[in-house]
Amino acid sequence: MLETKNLTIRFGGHVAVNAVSCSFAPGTLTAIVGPNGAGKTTYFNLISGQLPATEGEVWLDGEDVSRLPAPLRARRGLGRAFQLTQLFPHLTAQENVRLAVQARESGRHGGGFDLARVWLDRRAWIEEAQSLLETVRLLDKANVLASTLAHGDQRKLEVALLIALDPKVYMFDEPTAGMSVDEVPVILDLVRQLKQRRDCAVLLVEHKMDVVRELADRVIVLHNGQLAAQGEPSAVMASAVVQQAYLGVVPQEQLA
Ligand SMILES: Nc1ncnc2c1ncn2[C@@H]1O[C@H](COP(=O)(O)OP(=O)(O)OP(=O)(O)O)[C@@H](O)[C@H]1O
Repeated sequence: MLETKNLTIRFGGHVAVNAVSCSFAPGTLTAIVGPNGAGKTTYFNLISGQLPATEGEVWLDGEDVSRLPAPLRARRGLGRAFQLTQLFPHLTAQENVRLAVQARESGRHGGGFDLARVWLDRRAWIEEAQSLLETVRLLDKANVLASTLAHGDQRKLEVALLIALDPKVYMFDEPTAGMSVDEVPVILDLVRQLKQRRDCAVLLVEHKMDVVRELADRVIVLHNGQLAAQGEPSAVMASAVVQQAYLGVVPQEQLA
């Protein structure tokens, strides 16, 4: 269970995320929506530790992780989809995924370096990496350098890396942005599969409302950094606050 309590960040006089308290249960996919500049990505950055909160807390499975740097939060199970800058551009797609598998296993075995174990486990890591590349439809690009993959393929690789780390919380920030129409279903299928699992929570920042309607169990709306609404997708989308704040529709009573 992930929970933010009163989570806040100020940039000078601007409050980008303002006292957001929210919890995210395993087995639930929560979509985070809101207009441009509402604070969605900043909220993600505060949860994953990329930005330090001015006030408030982030709790994961009963532990206050607010003061932990991003890598330690990742190790606790907060899985943020990688940015390209976090991939190894001069390694192949398979080598990148293999390193993520290896990092996960090393974390599980206490992080020590055991040469015999590395040798023995190497084949299994490669097989798992190949299988993950197949899952994200990248097997035919296994030996291509990450830096030379097309944009859509790089995003698939990011998802493969995230799955390899087996986090408790999956955080996707517009996972299909910039993808071609035929690539989008692959990523959405993967998100759909994760949603089926009962042991992880999925957080999805998404602008495409049809995707939100189809995938989300719950929607939270950020507006000017504040939690403006939350609840079941159809109810939240129909609410006046969302129609006005997000979709730009002025409610009927205000038109009268
Ligand atoms: N490092 C920073 N320094 C100063 N202001 C920032 C910083 N990061 C974000 N902001 C500001 O915080 C506000 C929220 O930005 P954020 O990117 O979180 O919005 P968003 O909801 O993700 O928008 P979009 O949908 O366009 O991606 C914006 O006004 C932005 O300019």
